[in-house]
Amino acid sequence: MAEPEWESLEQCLEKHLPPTDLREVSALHRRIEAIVEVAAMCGVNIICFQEAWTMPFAFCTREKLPWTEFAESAEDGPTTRFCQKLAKKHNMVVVSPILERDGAHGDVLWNTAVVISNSGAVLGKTRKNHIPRVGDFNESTYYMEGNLGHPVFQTQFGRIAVNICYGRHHPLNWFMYSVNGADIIFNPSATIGALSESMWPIEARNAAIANHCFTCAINRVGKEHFPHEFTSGDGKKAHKDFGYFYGSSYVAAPDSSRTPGLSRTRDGLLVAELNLNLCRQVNDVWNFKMTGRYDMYARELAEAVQPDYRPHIVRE
Ligand SMILES: NC(=O)NCCC(=O)O
Repeated sequence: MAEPEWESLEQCLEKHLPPTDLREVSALHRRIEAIVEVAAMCGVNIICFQEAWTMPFAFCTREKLPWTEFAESAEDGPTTRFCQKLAKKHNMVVVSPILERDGAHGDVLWNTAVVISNSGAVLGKTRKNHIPRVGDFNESTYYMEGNLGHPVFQTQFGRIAVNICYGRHHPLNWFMYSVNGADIIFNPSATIGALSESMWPIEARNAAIANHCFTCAINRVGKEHFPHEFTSGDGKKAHKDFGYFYGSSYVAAPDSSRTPGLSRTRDGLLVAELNLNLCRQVNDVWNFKMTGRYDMYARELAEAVQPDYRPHIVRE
């Protein structure tokens, strides 16, 4: 892919973003720059940020403006250019989940993760496959289910994939990345305590076990307040915030071990050393891919999704 023109970040942001968003995005870029600096000191090879990391998780509001103004081109938006610089400077693969505006295809918005090689080139992008319709997560007001399938990116440091947030509740989503050869599946998320905290420690960990791969569950922290009230459609009082994003990011391994979680309340950088040989070693012991009977499920599922399918229930 072509080398980006290295204009300054400020120039680039000014050209692409309205003034209010510019301040916010610019501050987040600076914060991430400092965190990536520390990651580089720790020898990190691949880094992944939280879901929609350049913006408030404003999809609960169902208001289009100003939030849609945070959307950027995955290929050459200011955030991608910023991450390209980081990747090249630190020889680090960067996974950057953003709100994407696809200018080449009707200006449509997507929830996207851009994967940038340690060379600084944009390796590609992947989109959130499952869009929540639960509680305040009204994301289908903004974008629809991803249309790029389950790409796996071959990097110098291993084959990686990105299962964005709500996709972690869907075992087949993890599975397809694994079928395509992922050693590490990142799960950049934005989720809140009341809704999912009890599920959080289980889902990515179980996916690592079931798919003989590493998984990295990444959540945001803190509370975000919005100017206008919104309701959750549950008869309860209108409110101006989502509730607590509980952090607790962790990495899980195919042998069922996991790291401790990051803080529930503070920003953090979790550095983990992954021995990718473990994927094949565990695979050779447990053989889930060999014993999976995928042809049988493929046949049965192909039938089950037909509108005239009659569930196989045996009655007296
Ligand atoms: N960001 C997102 O998809 N959140 C949905 C809630 C959840 O999956 O816990």
